[in-house]
Amino acid sequence: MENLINLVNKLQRACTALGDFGEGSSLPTLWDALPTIAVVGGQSSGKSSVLESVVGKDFLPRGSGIVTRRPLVLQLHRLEEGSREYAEFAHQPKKRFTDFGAVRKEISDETDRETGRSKQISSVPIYLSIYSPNVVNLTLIDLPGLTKVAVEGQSDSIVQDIENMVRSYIEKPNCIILAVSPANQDLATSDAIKIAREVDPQGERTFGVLTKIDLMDKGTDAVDILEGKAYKLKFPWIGVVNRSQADINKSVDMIAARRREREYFANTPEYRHLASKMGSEHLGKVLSKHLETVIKSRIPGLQSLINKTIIELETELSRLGKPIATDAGGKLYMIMEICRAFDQTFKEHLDGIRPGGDKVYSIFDNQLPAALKRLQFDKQLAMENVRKLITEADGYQPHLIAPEQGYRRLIESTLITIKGPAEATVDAVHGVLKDLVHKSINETAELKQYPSLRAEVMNAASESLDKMRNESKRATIQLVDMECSYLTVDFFRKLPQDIEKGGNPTHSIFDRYNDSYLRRIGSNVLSYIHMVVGTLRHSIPKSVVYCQVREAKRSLLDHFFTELGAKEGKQLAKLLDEDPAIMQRRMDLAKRLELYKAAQTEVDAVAWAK
Ligand SMILES: Nc1nc2c(ncn2[C@@H]2O[C@H](COP(=O)(O)OP(=O)(O)OP(=O)(O)O)[C@@H](O)[C@H]2O)c(=O)[nH]1
Repeated sequence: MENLINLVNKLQRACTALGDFGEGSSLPTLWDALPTIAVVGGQSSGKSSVLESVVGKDFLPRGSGIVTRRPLVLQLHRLEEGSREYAEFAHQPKKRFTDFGAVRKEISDETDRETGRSKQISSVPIYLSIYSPNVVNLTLIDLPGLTKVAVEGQSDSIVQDIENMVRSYIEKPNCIILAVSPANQDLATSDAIKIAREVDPQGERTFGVLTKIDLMDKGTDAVDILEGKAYKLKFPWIGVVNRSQADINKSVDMIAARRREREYFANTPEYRHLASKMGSEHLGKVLSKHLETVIKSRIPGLQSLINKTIIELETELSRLGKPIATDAGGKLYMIMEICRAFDQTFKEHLDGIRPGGDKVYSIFDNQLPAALKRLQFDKQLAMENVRKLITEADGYQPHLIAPEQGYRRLIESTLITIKGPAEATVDAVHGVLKDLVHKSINETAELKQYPSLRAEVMNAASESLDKMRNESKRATIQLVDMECSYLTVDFFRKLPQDIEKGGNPTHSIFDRYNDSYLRRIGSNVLSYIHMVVGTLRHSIPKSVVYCQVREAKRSLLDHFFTELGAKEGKQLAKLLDEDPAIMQRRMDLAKRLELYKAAQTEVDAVAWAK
């Protein structure tokens, strides 16, 4: 059974060490899922005294007015008989306190560090662990006392602030409420009972503790309450007699105080029959037992909460990506990895694993042929144009046999118009590649993390694509120029000659410009052009793929990588300038994940042992 409270103690310690204080943050909290016991009551009702009695040690700051000004999370760890007792604060993890007077001073100093020396309060808890053979395993939270009026030096809101702080602790369903009320005041006015009823109307998690029984007016007693006849709660009330202020001043030690308390209940006739169920030692045992029962019932829920949260944390962490390496080599490697991931995505688009690459083929299959068709060569080779170019080419000396020069000019001037569709094809493919770069950048999750790297990769890829476009234009235009610069001799040799067709070779010079002659020249040129266009329709896509698509797949970021190699650590760090909020979030998540994983191991071990 002890295991169970030990487990919760361990988990709470891990929570404290890893920054899970259960406060409202965007991270999941394990702390809130763990059962705790909070001590509430009016100011000077005896809360700290009850705590000290349960611990059996004198270690809490004392005085009149508001003393407890920050929540004190007190973990009690039982040691073997004969072990030396000591205390440790979470804010001074390496320091062991064996002098409990020094513990008291540190609580007081640590309170002041947070609130200043004013009488203000703070909701930031102080975490204290006490290891002793004289304690039971328990975690208790001492809270500032509820009050009705602000004293000098306090803001008017303090009354409400304290109430809100107390409520924030005790409203959690896992909180067991130790409601401390002084017996020398009317219970009907007890702040502790009032606020406990508010958050736990059925009294399922409220333990009533009656202090200052020894200070009740003569002739009055608390028997009705302690016997459960008045102010009945689900669990029986427990009466305690703590040290009076005079005892404290005289430094009456706790062992003596406990003995006196035992004697008080055993020897006071009204309470003698209740003696075995009264006193701080009994209170400690009851709480410990109750806590065990609660923890036992919560273990299955705790396990599923832990498992679920681990999945959630891991999912978010993987969404945020890996943390940035600290050294230059690690950074360079990381950038290269990210770039490679982008490059891979880009290739997948072109290779059909992802969509978009088919648009390139559509340009070759639809756009280019349509553009070539639109050139309307027959209009360019209309008779008038043929006549104009032939006569211009002949100059002062009309051609004798065949209009060689005229043919050349006609062919050249027609072929030159193919440059337009050729260039448009290059530009259209460039547009598709640019789109795919954009898409791939958006689809590379790692690039989302680093806006500067994303911009640089985008620029580098765009620059490369621009260069490839220029090279592709040069090569494609060259294809057209090549067609212009050398005509296929065979084609013309195979053309039927006038004479073979029964024409009259003795035409006069002027007959050589007649309509049917020119029309034939036009039609010869047109069929030659068609033959060339047929070739270019295939060679332009080949050139474009060679210069742009294939090159983009091979070396889109080559230049960027070369530049990257020359960069220093600082420049690389600039590229990985992740949003600081994300860095922080990743660190927080990792810490919380560590906590939950440790908790999983601990809880599973106890669950198996049960
Ligand atoms: N005689 C007697 N005095 C008690 C008893 N319980 C507490 N006192 C005295 O009441 C005063 C207040 O007790 P604390 O334990 O400091 O009360 P508290 O509720 O912790 O006070 P704050 O933290 O300031 O709200 C101290 O002087 C105690 O000695 C008791 O059972 N009998």
